[in-house]
Amino acid sequence: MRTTIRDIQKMKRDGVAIPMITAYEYTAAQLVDRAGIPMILVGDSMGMVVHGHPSTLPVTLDDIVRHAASVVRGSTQALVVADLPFLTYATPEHAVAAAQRLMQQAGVQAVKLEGGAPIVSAVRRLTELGVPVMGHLGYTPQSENQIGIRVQGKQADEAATLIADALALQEAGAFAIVLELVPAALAEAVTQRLEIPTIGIGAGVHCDGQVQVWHDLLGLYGDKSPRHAKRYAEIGAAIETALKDYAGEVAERSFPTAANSAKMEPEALNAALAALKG
Ligand SMILES: Nc1nc(=O)c2c([nH]1)NC[C@@H]1CN(c3ccc(C(=O)N[C@@H](CCC(=O)O)C(=O)O)cc3)CN21
Ligand SMILES: CC(C)C(=O)C(=O)O
Ligand SMILES: [Mg+2]
Repeated sequence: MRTTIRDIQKMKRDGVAIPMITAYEYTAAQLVDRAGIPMILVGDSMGMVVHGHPSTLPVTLDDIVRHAASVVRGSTQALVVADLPFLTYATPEHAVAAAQRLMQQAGVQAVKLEGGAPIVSAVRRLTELGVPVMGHLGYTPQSENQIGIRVQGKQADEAATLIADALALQEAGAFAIVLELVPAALAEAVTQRLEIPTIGIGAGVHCDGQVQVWHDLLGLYGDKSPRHAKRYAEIGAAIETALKDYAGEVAERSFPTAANSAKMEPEALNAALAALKG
């Protein structure tokens, strides 16, 4: 059975921290399940870490649907949440149309939308129609052309707006909220005031859960990973070593060996060659 939004909310009530990780394809999703991580985000960060764009803005609904379908095929345990891409939820009707594709064509269990007051009506409509919604406040990368890349909520007025937005999203039906690049003390205050879980990224240890980007956590994004990320492995370096070993063995003709090759009876080959000569 897959994790449900009720399971995730129970983790907050029970004081059990909630780990979440992005994944963008089938084999990655299989590994997330095997690690027992209960929630996957098919993030629009794919635009940057998978497709090489400088931001999340070029990511399309087609991109997310295709990758999310792959993730759903690879997992049987995790709750799969997909980002709604930039400008696909300008009205509640647009949000419903985008969520319909993600739920029916990709099979995700929930969607995530960035922002506060301006998207509350979309969150309410989706929730009314049976679509679980995750909010996303603080640094919202789809707005980077307005807000830049910086910690959000350091000033009293910004902090007050963030708290009000979090309460409004909860009231509109959001089942959880990502807090990105928010001072730890503010994230803690929001977490205490909400019944629904907060999932932090660059928001301190007192959120109910944490989310990280696959490539950052595994050392696959080089020195481009943000400061809030921690590398738990150097998979990029391990891949580079393996690729160099492979290329070296091809160069010196030590790969493939007989064990990697198919055999045939010499008589059969001789007969074929003799037949060619006529
Ligand atoms: N690889 C990757 N990791 C992420 O966490 C991530 C993405 N991509 N793409 C989508 C958003 C964008 N995010 C980002 C992107 C850049 C910074 C960044 O440049 N941070 C600064 C510190 C900013 C500050 O503290 O004010 C840094 O120096 O790392 C942070 C979050 C988080 N998300
Ligand atoms: C950084 C997380 C929260 C995200 O939205 C993404 O990966 O797109
Ligand atoms: Mg995102």
